[in-house]
Amino acid sequence: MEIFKYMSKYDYEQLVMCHDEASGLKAIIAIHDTTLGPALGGTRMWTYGSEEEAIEDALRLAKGMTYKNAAAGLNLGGGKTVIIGNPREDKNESMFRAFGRYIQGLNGRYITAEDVGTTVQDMDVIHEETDYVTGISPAFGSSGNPSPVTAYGVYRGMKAAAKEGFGSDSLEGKTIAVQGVGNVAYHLCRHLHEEGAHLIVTDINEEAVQKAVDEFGAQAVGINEIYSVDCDIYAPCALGATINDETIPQIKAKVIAGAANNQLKETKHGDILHEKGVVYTPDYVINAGGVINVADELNGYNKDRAMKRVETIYDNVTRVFEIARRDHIPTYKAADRMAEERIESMRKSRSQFLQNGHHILSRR
Ligand SMILES: NC(=O)c1ccc[n+]([C@@H]2O[C@H](COP(=O)([O-])OP(=O)(O)OC[C@H]3O[C@@H](n4cnc5c(N)ncnc54)[C@H](O)[C@@H]3O)[C@@H](O)[C@H]2O)c1
Ligand SMILES: CC(C)C[C@H](N)C(=O)O
Repeated sequence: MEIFKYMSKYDYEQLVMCHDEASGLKAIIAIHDTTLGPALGGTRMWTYGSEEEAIEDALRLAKGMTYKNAAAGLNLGGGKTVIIGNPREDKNESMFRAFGRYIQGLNGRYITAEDVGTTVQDMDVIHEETDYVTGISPAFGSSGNPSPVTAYGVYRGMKAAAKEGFGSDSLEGKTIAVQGVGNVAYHLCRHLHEEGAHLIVTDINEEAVQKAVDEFGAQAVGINEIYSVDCDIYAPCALGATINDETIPQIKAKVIAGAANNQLKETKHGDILHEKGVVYTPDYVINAGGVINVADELNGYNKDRAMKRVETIYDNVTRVFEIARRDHIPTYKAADRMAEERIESMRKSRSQFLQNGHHILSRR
C-alpha cells in the first residue's frame, strides 16, 4: 500500500504510529478530517493479519467517522484508532496508559472512545493520562458504554428503513437476520423482540448465540447461512465488508439495516443493491447513536439531551431515502452527499481568521 497516495486520494490529514516496547502497544491513530471540529472516533483492538491490513482499517474507519459525525449534525471531525492485538489476551494497564499519553500528545486533535475489542474499563485507564477520551465510567460523570445507545439508534433507524421498504415502520411480525450478537446487537435484539419481531441470529461466539436463543427466542444458524435465510431485514452487526460479490446474490432481505461499520465491501456493492431494489440503510447514518451519546460528554453529559439527539437518527435515515429518490442515486451516495454538503459549507464559512476562536473542548 502506498500510504501517502491513499491519504491523498481520500484527503486524510494525519496518520500516527504509536509504539511502546515495554507494554507491547502497537496502535495506529488515523485522523481523516477536522473541518467540523476535533476528530472523535473509537479505538478498535483486533488481531490483524498484517500491519498493512491494520493501517487500512484505521484509515477506512476514520473516514467513516468524518461522515458519521457530519451526517449526525455533530461539530466533530473523524478519526479512529486500531490497536494490533488480541483483546482477550494481549491487554494490560500500561498499554492503555501509554496509548493515553499518545492521545494527550495530539493535544485535542483526536478524542477516543470504545469500539470492537475495547471497554469502558480501558477508557478509564486511558483517562488516567488524558481528558481526550469519552465513554468513561458514569462514576466520572460520563456516559459509560455506548453500545446500548448505538443499539437504540439502530432500532430507530431500522424502523425508518422498514417504512421505506414495506410502507410501515412496524417491526411486529417481521423476520430479522442478525449477524453478530455482541455488545450492540444484543441490545438491538432486545428492542426487536419487545416489538414482536422474529429473530434469526449467528455469531462465532456460541455463548452469545445461546443468550439470544434463551432470552429472545431467536433461531440460531451457521456463520455462512445467515445471508441466505428467508427474512425481511438483514442486520449486519459484526465486522465490515459483509455486503460483497459473494453475499449479495444470497441475500433475500428487502431491507438491510445494521450496526456494523463499513458494511459495503466496495461502493459498487451499494450500486448493485440499488439496482436490485434492496433498501440499504447507510451504516454511518444508522449507527451514530454511540458517538452522539459520547459526544454529549464534551458539554457535560446529559442523558435526556443525548437521547433526544439519538432520536433524530429516524429522521436522518428518512432524509437519506428522500435524497436518494429525489436525485435517483443509491442510498450510500445520498448519505455521502448529505455529509459532504455540511462539511463543505462549514469549510467555506470558517475561512475567516479569528483570534482565539471558540473551541468545542473549552466547554468541558
Ligand atoms: N459499540 C458501539 O457503540 C458501536 C457504534 C457504532 C458502530 N459499531 C459497530 O458495530 C459492530 C459491532 O460492534 P460491537 O461493539 O457490538 O462489537 P462486539 O465485538 O461486541 O460484537 C461483534 C460480534 O460479532 C461477532 N463476530 C465477529 N465476526 C463474526 C462473523 N464472521 N460472523 C458472525 N459473528 C461474528 C463477534 O463474536 C461479536 O460477538 C462493529 O462493526 C462496530 O464497529 C459499534
Ligand atoms: C465514539 C464511538 C462510540 C464510536 C463507535 N465505535 C462508532 O463506530 O461509531
